[in-house]
Amino acid sequence: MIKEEHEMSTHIGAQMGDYADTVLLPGDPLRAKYIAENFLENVKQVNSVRNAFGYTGEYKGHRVSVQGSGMGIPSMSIYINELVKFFGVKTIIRVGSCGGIAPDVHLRDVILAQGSSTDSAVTVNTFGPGFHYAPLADFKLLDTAYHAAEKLGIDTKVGDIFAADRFYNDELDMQKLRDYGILGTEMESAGLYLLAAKLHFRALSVLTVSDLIFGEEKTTAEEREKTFNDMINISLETAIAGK
Ligand SMILES: O=P(O)(O)O[C@H]1O[C@H](CO)[C@@H](O)[C@H]1O
Ligand SMILES: O=c1cc[nH]c(=O)[nH]1
Repeated sequence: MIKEEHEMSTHIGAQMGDYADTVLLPGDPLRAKYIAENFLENVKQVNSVRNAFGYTGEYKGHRVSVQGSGMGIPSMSIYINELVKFFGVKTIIRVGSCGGIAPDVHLRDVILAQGSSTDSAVTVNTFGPGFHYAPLADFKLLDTAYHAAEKLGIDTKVGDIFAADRFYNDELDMQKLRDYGILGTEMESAGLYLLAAKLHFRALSVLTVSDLIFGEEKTTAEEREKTFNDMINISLETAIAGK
């Protein structure tokens, strides 16, 4: 599966071996920088193409990478394809922000996305009309993250989330998603889980609620970059579990 060495990765300017087996994948490249600078040791920057920062370092003595993926499934899919095909990445844990939808989801809660519904065309374009693929997290990763959070004393919500094709969409019936138990909304997880199935890597989305779809409360851009430490701790503990 890994590409020949002479074939260049288009959007990642790294060398073979620069990435660890496990990559944390925030949308925001500045969150990648924050994680590398505050949670990893012996850090090396491995990508700066398009300012989509990527780093590899150590967490508790184990190699872990973190890579910014940009916003939405199309941008994220570019980084995932290259991480898996050119750099042999085996596990991807998305660390993202999301809008809270369910009534019992509060600002700064952590959600483990067991599955991801979507209005993106990626699943239909993959399977053709009439078949609606259900993108799911890797169960072992989900189970590990759930128990890592418990051990850290962090409450998590586990369930279905909605990966939206558009951030700004006033045509969507969010109340219906709430009625059907969707926990929150972001813009990548369905594409991440679909690609995990296609390319045979393990995937999980760990999300922090940055705003409420049915409320006024929201975090600032700086908080979205820097204050999601619960999600980061859970994801790093999951990344090294069993190693
Ligand atoms: O905080 P990140 O990981 O970028 O995730 C969420 O934030 C962006 C929208 O503001 C989208 O990428 C959405 O999925
Ligand atoms: O995609 C996103 C991310 C955060 N909040 C939202 O409402 N949507």
